[in-house]
Amino acid sequence: MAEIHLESVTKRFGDVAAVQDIDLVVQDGEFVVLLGPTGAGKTTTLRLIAGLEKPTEGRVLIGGHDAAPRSPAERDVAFVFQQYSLYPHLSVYDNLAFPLRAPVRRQSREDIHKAVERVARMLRIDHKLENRATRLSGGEMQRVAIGRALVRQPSVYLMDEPLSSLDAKLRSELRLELQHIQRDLGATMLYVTHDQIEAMTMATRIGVLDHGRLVQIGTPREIYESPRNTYVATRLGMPAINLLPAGAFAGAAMPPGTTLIGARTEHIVVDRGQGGGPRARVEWIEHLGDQNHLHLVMGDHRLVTLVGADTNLSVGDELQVSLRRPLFFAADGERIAA
Ligand SMILES: Nc1ncnc2c1ncn2[C@@H]1O[C@H](COP(=O)(O)OP(=O)(O)OP(=O)(O)O)[C@@H](O)[C@H]1O
Repeated sequence: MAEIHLESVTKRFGDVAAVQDIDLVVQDGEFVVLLGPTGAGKTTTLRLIAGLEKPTEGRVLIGGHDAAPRSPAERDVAFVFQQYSLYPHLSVYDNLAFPLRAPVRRQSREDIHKAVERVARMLRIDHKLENRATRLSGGEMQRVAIGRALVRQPSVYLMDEPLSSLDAKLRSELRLELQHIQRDLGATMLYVTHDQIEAMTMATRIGVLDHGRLVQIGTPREIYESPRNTYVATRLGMPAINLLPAGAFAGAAMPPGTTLIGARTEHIVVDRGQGGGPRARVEWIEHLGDQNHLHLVMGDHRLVTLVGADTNLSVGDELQVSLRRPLFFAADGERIAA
């Protein structure tokens, strides 16, 4: 496996800067997830590494070597796309074996067989090896597409929302499997998603993209607990972080320059007390099974927090709201350390 290094990389399409001055190192064996909304530049970043696009400025290095002179095939990367791209006329076995049969690889039939069986077992498609690729469910096809990347041992794996076309149950199963596989193989993985659960659960580090810029990179915990600005803060957390004007908590201690308070569930304490804090009314309780989303109206503001499934609160109840170590942001959206 190899390290990926983006050195001041910019990619422009006409007037659009899809990627802007990105510096990023994905270390050997690391699982980095790029998180960002549609149009943030995630796919373009992967395509630049794969050699499917050329940087307008900057350099891509793979394994310490400038990748520019190398064609996509020579870069030795495995790319899994959002939509499975299988050979429909081939069996699952042949689809999986395909990347190993390139003449340059000179692999024996026996080695190919072993590798295909191993990956098929890993992805639990070993009972479908003789099926035509078209005779599979969407989830099985995507497993084959992932298997085709895993069957060989490239320098790096690039995955572009590989689970987004799957249903929730399969997505959570494959999320776990991909994590185990990545660890077992010691693979260098750059994985793109806009799904915060995938990012939180799988990443060694998360890179947050906004309009082509890498706004922050850090462990899931760093990104969640110490977001650099409100944009990063709103990427992670369910329910989403509440951003309230500082005035809503007049009298509470906050650092100078605070304009917005960021309150996640764990920062919010609600009770039926009659203390001096701001009061809120329960507007709506959203039942999610094991817990409830509590929607509150506090003066002109709304906030959402979590309460247990066994809550005895009802719509219309009046509560006192207080904060416990929330996040603070300045007028430009940057976080201010408490
Ligand atoms: N070949 C292209 N020609 C022109 N503009 C492009 C091209 N490829 C991407 N873009 C633009 O670059 C920006 C980033 O696109 P990119 O596909 O990298 O975003 P993304 O974060 O992967 O989005 P999504 O989550 O929707 O896949 C967008 O504004 C997009 O329209």
